[in-house]
Amino acid sequence: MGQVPRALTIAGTDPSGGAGIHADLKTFQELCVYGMSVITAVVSQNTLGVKTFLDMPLELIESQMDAVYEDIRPNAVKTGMLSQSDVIRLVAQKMKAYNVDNYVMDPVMVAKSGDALLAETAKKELVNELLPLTTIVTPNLPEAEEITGRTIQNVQQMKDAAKQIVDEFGATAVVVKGGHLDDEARDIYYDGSVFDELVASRYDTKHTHGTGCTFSAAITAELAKGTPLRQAVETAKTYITEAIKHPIHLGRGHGPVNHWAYRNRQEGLSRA
Ligand SMILES: Nc1ncnc2c1ncn2[C@@H]1O[C@H](COP(=O)(O)OP(=O)(O)OP(=O)(O)O)[C@@H](O)[C@H]1O
Ligand SMILES: Cc1ncc(COP(=O)(O)O)c(N)n1
Repeated sequence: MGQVPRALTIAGTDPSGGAGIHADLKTFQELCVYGMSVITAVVSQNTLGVKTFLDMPLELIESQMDAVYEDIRPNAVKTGMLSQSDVIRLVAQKMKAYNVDNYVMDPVMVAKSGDALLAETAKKELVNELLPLTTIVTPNLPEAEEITGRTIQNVQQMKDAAKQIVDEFGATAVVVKGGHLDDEARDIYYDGSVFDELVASRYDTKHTHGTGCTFSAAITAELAKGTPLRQAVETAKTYITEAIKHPIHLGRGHGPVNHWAYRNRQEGLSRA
């Protein structure tokens, strides 16, 4: 067997297993990629919301990144919850020092429950320090509005925001996710030359905790395997659509998605 593809997630935790690091590692595993993690914050949360969280000391975040890079170099990296400005600056500095490529940014700002996971003052750092380093960034509509300062209510406005994020702010590519528009689950992909629409049925379900984490982790896993970017995004869309379509009905609030669903479909199995 050749070298196993490896992916790293830099993000916060979710003890209930639906979002953050936990969603990312489950996704990596299901897509046959060896998963590693750097924890930025320990978050006490479940399907009902966030109770509290504690940011990891900067030295510990730095030491975790060094521990990974000194030993097992990942083929692709994603960031999720980065919490505050000095974490963003540190991660940007380490990304440059380790010459990271295949970087997927999920610009996590607010949890589905409405709880803030990024300090208000840190939003400009995310755009200035990290966005130019990304291979692809995956904002949902409120995040794309924050990044661009635009109101986004339709597909044309999603395209305008996507263009600004790449052409002005320096991301290599973007997917503006339309999970918050209410007709279809329509996302806009733009890579500086080509616009594309990723369209799926929109399922009427409350089991959408960690959808953004899972989608960006699936792109990261595919990039780690060497899949071309456009195709990686396509696979990630299929993965998240299947994971939403076949809910596992856990939790009393916004339940987690089903990480078995994608492979069940590939293999014609029924694990859940
Ligand atoms: N109800 C749904 N049915 C089908 N697809 C959906 C649904 N909700 C979201 N999606 C898709 O899931 C992916 C993630 O989108 P979403 O906008 O929910 O991300 P997000 O808000 O960042 O998620 P989160 O904050 O929960 O991590 C997108 O491809 C989106 O189109
Ligand atoms: C650690 C962490 N990262 C990201 C999310 C966003 O996911 P959601 O919007 O589904 O709550 C979360 N809840 N927790």
